[in-house]
Amino acid sequence: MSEANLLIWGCGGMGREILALCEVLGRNVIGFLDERIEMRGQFVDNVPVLGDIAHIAKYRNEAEIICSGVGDPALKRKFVFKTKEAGFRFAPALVHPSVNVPKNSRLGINSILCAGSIVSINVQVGNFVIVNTNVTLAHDVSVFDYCTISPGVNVSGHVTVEEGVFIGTGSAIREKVSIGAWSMIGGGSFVASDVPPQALYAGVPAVFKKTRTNP
Ligand SMILES: CC(=O)SCCNC(=O)CCNC(=O)[C@H](O)C(C)(C)COP(=O)(O)OP(=O)(O)OC[C@H]1O[C@@H](n2cnc3c(N)ncnc32)[C@H](O)[C@@H]1OP(=O)(O)O
Repeated sequence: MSEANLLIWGCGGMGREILALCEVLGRNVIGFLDERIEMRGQFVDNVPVLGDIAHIAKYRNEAEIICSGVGDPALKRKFVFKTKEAGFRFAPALVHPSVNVPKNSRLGINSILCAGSIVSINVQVGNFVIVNTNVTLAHDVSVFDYCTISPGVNVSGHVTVEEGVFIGTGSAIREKVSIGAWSMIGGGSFVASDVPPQALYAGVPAVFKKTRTNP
């Protein structure tokens, strides 16, 4: 049986990178989804922007949806709710051919592993997670749903990244540290100790900068 056609939420940088990944994987993308009225009917990288979820009802039985086409974890979650409510199927994980996922590591639905990333042993990645280019996930790391890990991040052994965390480009996380749900780590940071939920930490070493509002 041939694989389902795909639709991608978000036609910005991340959505377009996922489109390129789909091309590498030989998956057919029939359109982008975008809530912005002005985007409907436009073409991005030669792929049509079909509009919001209400505009694509005819594809319900034919297509699977990728909600990870945006980096913002809260926006991803919003797209997941809309997709579920409309009765669409989610696409499985998409893994660049350069990435090896060991047998005892797990990758949830709709998660994206971009080129050059390294997944070590006993790594658990939830659903709707973006692992961008050249990220290292060391042994025994857990990454929960909706997280976004930006390019060049190094996550050390036994680290836990709770739901909805965003880690900025080039950051490094010390072993055994836990990052609380819906927190954000600024780019280029070194996280040396636990981060509470809903906090912005940044710097070397990363320190508390401010509280983040409820997602
Ligand atoms: C393929 C791709 O393009 S993927 C894109 C990946 N994107 C990224 O990695 C971007 C990461 N973004 C950042 O690091 C940004 O600086 C953000 C999101 C953390 C800024 O968040 P904002 O809410 O706008 O915070 P704001 O700019 O007000 O900064 C708050 C404080 O944190 C500090 N801060 C912000 N970012 C950083 C950082 N990366 N390192 C150190 N300190 C930082 C600011 O100096 C400020 O400090 P102060 O209060 O002591 O003066």
